[in-house]
Amino acid sequence: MTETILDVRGISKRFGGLQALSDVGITIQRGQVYGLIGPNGAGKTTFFNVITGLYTPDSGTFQLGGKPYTPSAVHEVAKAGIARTFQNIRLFADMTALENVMVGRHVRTHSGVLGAVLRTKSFKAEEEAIAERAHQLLEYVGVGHYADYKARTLSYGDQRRLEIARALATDPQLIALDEPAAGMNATEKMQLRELIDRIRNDNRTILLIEHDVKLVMGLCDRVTVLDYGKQIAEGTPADVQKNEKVIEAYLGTGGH
Ligand SMILES: Nc1ncnc2c1ncn2[C@@H]1O[C@H](COP(=O)(O)OP(=O)(O)OP(=O)(O)O)[C@@H](O)[C@H]1O
Repeated sequence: MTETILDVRGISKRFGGLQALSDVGITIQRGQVYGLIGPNGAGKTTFFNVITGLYTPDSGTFQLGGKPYTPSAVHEVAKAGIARTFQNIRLFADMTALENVMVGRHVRTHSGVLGAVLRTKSFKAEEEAIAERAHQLLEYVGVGHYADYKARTLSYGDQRRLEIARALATDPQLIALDEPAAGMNATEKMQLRELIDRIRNDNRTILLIEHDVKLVMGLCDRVTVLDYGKQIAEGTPADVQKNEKVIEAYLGTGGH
């Protein structure tokens, strides 16, 4: 049985004279890895930023987990159930790997500021539970042995895994990964692919922007292709790869 996690329709976004997105829509089912690809400047990041509350669209409607949803502030989006990573890694560089994941988890905690100040019993119990869950997530993404290392001392590949752990810590309905393979070598990419597969097999749902077309085609259940802000194709990787507009966008126009 299919269950729609994200249903986004009619998104348009203009920056001055530039129509960055024109009437773009996607539907993602639970357990899917959904890919968003397109040449440079096609509007992928803008679309991501609209869904995750960084940009306000000029038009469009959103449903998350069957409920209408308005992506406003980033924190609200995390609460509603979308977690994201960034093209340029955004970790707390001087906090440990464990602390970075614990921060993600705090979106779902209850004790509040007063509990933290008074260090109430329930606050301490909650902190312990958060730390334990954070440890599990570090193991899950494969950086458990770096729990006490500062985030900035980890390799690129490991920092990206750490970002994924932090995103998972919010217990999201949807995880949005913005170019997770950027700057990775072949081995790291292979490990990333295994990790994304594992996350999917654990019944999570993933939206992926990625420049590495091979990775996208190998991983995704469905793919949308943007070009100059327009959705030129949507379907399975096999269908999209054969689409003439897609071939032209990637090869024909030479260099945009
Ligand atoms: N905040 C902004 N203000 C003005 N123009 C913007 C802004 N963000 C994006 N754009 C423009 O919108 C268009 C789409 O950019 P976007 O970054 O979404 O593309 P992209 O597909 O993610 O590209 P890339 O693959 O290079 O990251 C580009 O022409 C870009 O210059």
